[in-house]
Amino acid sequence: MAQVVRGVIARAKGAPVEVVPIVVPDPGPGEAVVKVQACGVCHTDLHYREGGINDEFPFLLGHEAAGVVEAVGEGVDNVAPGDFVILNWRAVCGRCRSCRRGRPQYCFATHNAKQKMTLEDGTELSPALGIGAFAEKTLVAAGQCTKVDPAASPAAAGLLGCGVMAGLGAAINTGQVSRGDSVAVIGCGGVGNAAVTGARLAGASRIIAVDVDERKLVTARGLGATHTVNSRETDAVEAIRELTGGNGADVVIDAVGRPETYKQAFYARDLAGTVVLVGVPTPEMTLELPLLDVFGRGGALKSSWYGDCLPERDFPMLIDLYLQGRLDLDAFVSETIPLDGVEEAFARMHRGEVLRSVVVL
Ligand SMILES: NC(=O)c1ccc[n+]([C@@H]2O[C@H](COP(=O)([O-])OP(=O)(O)OC[C@H]3O[C@@H](n4cnc5c(N)ncnc54)[C@H](O)[C@@H]3O)[C@@H](O)[C@H]2O)c1
Ligand SMILES: [Zn+2]
Ligand SMILES: [Zn+2]
Repeated sequence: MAQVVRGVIARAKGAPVEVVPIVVPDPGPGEAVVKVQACGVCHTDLHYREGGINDEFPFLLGHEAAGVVEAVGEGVDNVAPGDFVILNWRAVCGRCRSCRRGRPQYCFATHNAKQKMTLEDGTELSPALGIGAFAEKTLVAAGQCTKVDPAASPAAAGLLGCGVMAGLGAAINTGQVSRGDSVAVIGCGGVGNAAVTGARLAGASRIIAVDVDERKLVTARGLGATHTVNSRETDAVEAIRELTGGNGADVVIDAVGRPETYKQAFYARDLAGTVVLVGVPTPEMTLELPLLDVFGRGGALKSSWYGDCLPERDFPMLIDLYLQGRLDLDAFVSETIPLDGVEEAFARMHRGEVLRSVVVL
């Protein structure tokens, strides 16, 4: 029987979010209903609310979540009711060219749940990344559920569902940071500070955190940054070059996603270094670079979707590190809030006061 629960929606582009009753159908074939326990507020939710990267409304927000599987549909064998799971962005096919190459973020046949959650009047909802987890329960494709150790706190585990995984993976998977590398991270919000953490886990010798907000730099130091640069006061490119013997960093991660920060990343890297773009630009942004400078620098220019993660490999491994005290996920939880606190959490994020506000149910 379909059930009615509370969920957080944006009715139209730019409208403040509202908590409303939503209808969650029983899981169909290949689907699961998950009782959400925690869901972090990511900057991408704000992009969605503002209609910056999507145009389907009403929009059910929230996509950085952990919870317990309540029910599964026909043919589901990867999870069962009672399992503690982290939700991931994509149920991938596992068979296409991208999947076979180990790049499921680019799967040609990803899918969300086929059925739709709705408002009580039957209006279909667009759930963020097919997740829509600012809700007491949500319907997802079973392939979006990855079982992890239930000893982890839901607020911490949920962070691996988006921002923290995106940042950790930008350093470890996409940037391939190696022992002894110098790494610079531009923009140290939830995602950037996770990249700082990833660089530390990978054994980087120098980790240079760059932000315009001193508070974020203090957090970065606590997470393993060896140097910090306030780019409101200091030229970031010069500072990074100076801190890397004049060469530039081996890996520079742009966790802001604006033309000016990307240019800083481009020029602050070693000639053979790697730039990783993980911040999400808006459609009107364009980039101008002298083509000769692109030619003259041999390294790689990469973008990182979801930290190039493989959920079944990375989520349980990172939860293990967390439970062993080697990965401080709790440091990213600035506050826990109720479902009706999302709009205020957006304002706090906008003012730079939090790394992550996490809705806990
Ligand atoms: N690629 C992915 O898979 C992925 C996943 C999640 C989020 N994101 C994106 O990552 C970006 C960061 O997300 P977040 O949740 O960490 O956001 P956030 O708002 O918490 O952090 C952004 C940080 O950038 C800093 N900043 C802003 N302008 C700057 C500048 N010019 N120079 C240096 N620092 C600057 C801010 O002070 C803040 O600390 C967003 O664009 C988000 O959409 C990408
Ligand atoms: Zn996100
Ligand atoms: Zn595929």
